[in-house]
Amino acid sequence: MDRVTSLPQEKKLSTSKSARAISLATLIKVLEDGSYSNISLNNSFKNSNLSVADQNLATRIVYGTIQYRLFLEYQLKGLIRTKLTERYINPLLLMSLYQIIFLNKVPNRAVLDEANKLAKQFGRHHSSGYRIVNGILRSFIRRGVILPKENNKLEYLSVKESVPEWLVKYFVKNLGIERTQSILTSINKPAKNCVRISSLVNATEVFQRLKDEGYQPKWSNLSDHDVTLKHGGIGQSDLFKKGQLTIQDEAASLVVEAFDFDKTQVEHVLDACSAPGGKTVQIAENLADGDVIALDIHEKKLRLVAENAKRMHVADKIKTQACDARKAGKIFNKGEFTKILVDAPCSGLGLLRRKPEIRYTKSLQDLHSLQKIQLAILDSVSVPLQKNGELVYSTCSISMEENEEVVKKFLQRHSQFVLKPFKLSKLESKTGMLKIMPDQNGNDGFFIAKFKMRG
Ligand SMILES: C[S@@+](CC[C@H](N)C(=O)[O-])C[C@H]1O[C@@H](n2cnc3c(N)ncnc32)[C@H](O)[C@@H]1O
Repeated sequence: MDRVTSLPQEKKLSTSKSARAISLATLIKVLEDGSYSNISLNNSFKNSNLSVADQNLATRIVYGTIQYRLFLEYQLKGLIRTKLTERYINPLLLMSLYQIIFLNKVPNRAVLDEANKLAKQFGRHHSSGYRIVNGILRSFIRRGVILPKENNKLEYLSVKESVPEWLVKYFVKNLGIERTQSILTSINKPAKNCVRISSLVNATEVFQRLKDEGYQPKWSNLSDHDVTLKHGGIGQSDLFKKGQLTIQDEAASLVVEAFDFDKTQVEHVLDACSAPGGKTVQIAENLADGDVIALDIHEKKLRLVAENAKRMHVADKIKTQACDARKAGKIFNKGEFTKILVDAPCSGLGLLRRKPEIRYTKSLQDLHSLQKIQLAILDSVSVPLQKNGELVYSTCSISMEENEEVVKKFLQRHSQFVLKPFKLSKLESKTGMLKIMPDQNGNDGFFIAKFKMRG
């Protein structure tokens, strides 16, 4: 292994103590109990009175530690000489290492002091855990960052970019080493703050308001309706609450653009996997006359679709229905829908930047099992689509198994369907398939395929 001298560093930080206690409590839940980071963190915030600056710090520490978990665990190599019996120790070591390595505004002394206090707070009565933590962190500071030898490319990239080796190998096999490097570097950069402006409002006026309110908006390179913002917090704004815009990644908002809505006809659309409703709402905005039936297998999640529909002023066009989309062929009549969207359940490999734990929770086997579900949904929804109707299939994954292979197998099984080229507001696909990679424009990775049923 090699010692490393410089790594990317973060700027501007608060030094709150309670922010760190909340970070540790959340990381114990996520790393030791397998809870979701966003849910655990939001619950911790609800039960605290942290300032916005401290919430930002806790968020940075929790997400950063999870994102770099594999890299940080590697840093502990050779430093642990005793069995760590208390469950808080590993998360505390990882979050302290994250701060030492990536948060250069926080002096090492402060990280050590805080770790000491947290060890006493979270450790058992009379435990000597704080000495173990202190010793390991001091040894790390003396030794510095290490990485595997560069000649073992897969292991080197896996540790450096903190992505499991199977996934690095998978990307290298499918995309080559250079593209893999580019993707891995890009997914460790912060995700963009993107919003889609409703088609029912004046986009220029909304853009001006975003400017006036200090969001420093920029029009998207991918879509006419999307804007990237300099910072977050738009969810608390009046523009959001009043349904003038919604939070949606640029790549995600391209999916609905792939449909050719007929403003002269009544459209009856099925959104087969709809929650939380980002695309359902977007479809409804495009209907001059007609409705959307929004399905989801999880009844509870349909409440989010209904809330989104109400906020975005399209509730009158949307009906929700709890249903497994694999049964759509039996529930709905043959030829009932003019358009169908399958925004399928997927591995989320296109969201590695935005969702830090995805990289550690998915496996190669998942790509194959998800493919079966995706094909079963497509098979079933092919029944209620009318002749000449459009079927759009999308995922937020960049794997071949969930995308190109699904398209190929679907076409082999359904000779009445063909791929249809499509034009979006700023892009086009001549083949009927479009893959947006996460390193292209700093957006989420997405796949879109458009089929037409022959007349
Ligand atoms: C990628 S998300 C959809 C995102 C949504 N289209 C949007 O734009 O907000 C996939 C959704 O499919 C749902 N789902 C998973 N399996 C399903 C099935 N067999 N039938 C219907 N919905 C399913 C999940 O609960 C999840 O809400």
